[in-house]
Amino acid sequence: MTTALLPEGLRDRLPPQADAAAAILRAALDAIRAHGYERVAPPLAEYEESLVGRLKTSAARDLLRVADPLSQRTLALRPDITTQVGRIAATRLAHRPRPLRLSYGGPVMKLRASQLRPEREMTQIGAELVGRDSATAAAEIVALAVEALAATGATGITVDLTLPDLVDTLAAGPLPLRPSQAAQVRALLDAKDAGGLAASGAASYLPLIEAAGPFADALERLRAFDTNGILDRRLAALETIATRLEGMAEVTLDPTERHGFEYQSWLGFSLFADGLTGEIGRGGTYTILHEDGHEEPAVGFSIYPDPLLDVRADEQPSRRLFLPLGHDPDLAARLRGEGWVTVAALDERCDGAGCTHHLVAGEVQPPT
Ligand SMILES: N[C@@H](Cc1c[nH]c[nH+]1)C(=O)O
Repeated sequence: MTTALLPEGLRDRLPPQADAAAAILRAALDAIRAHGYERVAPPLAEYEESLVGRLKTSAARDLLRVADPLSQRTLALRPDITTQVGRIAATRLAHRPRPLRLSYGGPVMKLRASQLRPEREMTQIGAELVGRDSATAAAEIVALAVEALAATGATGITVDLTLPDLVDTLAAGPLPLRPSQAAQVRALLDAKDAGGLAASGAASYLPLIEAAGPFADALERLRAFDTNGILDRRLAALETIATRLEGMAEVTLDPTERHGFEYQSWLGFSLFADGLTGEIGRGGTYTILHEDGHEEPAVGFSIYPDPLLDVRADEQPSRRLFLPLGHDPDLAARLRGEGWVTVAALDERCDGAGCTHHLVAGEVQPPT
């Protein structure tokens, strides 16, 4: 065992990726802040029980735990900042008027890596709009997610909309299912397994598999399926969102996609961008549980920008100006103010520091 080894799924970020990570975080948070979202910064670890159960229908999760000798209790490293924002909104900021707009950005830790994402530590950046989950609120959040993602340098953004509680809604209404059957139907729809659906006596759900794809067509098919209008309000809300995104992003609809949606209620969405495998962000509506038992609607998004790091790092042209021994510090400060990165001489030459320009007799000179 060498001391240079890091545990599986954990890694150092080196130059230039670490700088690109900071630039991405700043760009996304600035975009979010400009829309009135105030930053919160919850801690990296909390008591295990306060990380789970704050959001309605959130599943018990596998958490990375640590025994805290001080409190003699188990702490867990946060896998998702949204649950912490829910806690803050329901406790310390419970007195603040609604809607409450909050943002966050920082590292999160997963117990296990997934095949698509071998990292266990990743950066999560997001915004939560607490106190509303209307179509207008959802449209604000989805559009903000696209804007924040674009600010990080992502291009060719696609938003895939989904209805996470669709099967529950239909099963409680026009297409009844036994409770044991509902879970199976959800899984079969998730896998787009038409044969399995028919075999399990849920053929009435088959048209949902077809109602996926580019937004306008998929919505039409979903409308045709919804003969008794039980989905009316949701479909109208989806339309509001899609209209808001015109000219900003491609919109697709996959009403039965549930993967990665754990506590989201009527709306979920995934974000994709050109040149990146898998989703780069996700969001939706959900319900915050307050101490006194009352429930509060909310909507938000999270982006996980790490896959963009390499793309961004390659793009950053670094202009580095070598300042010789005895240079004028005021002039150097002024040049930094103009955007130069300066490297002050420790020796006669800029060996190894990658200088692209030199300051000679008070003048910036191109490389010789
Ligand atoms: N935090 C969620 C996305 C989300 C934010 N707000 C609502 N949903 C996730 O990472 O999957």
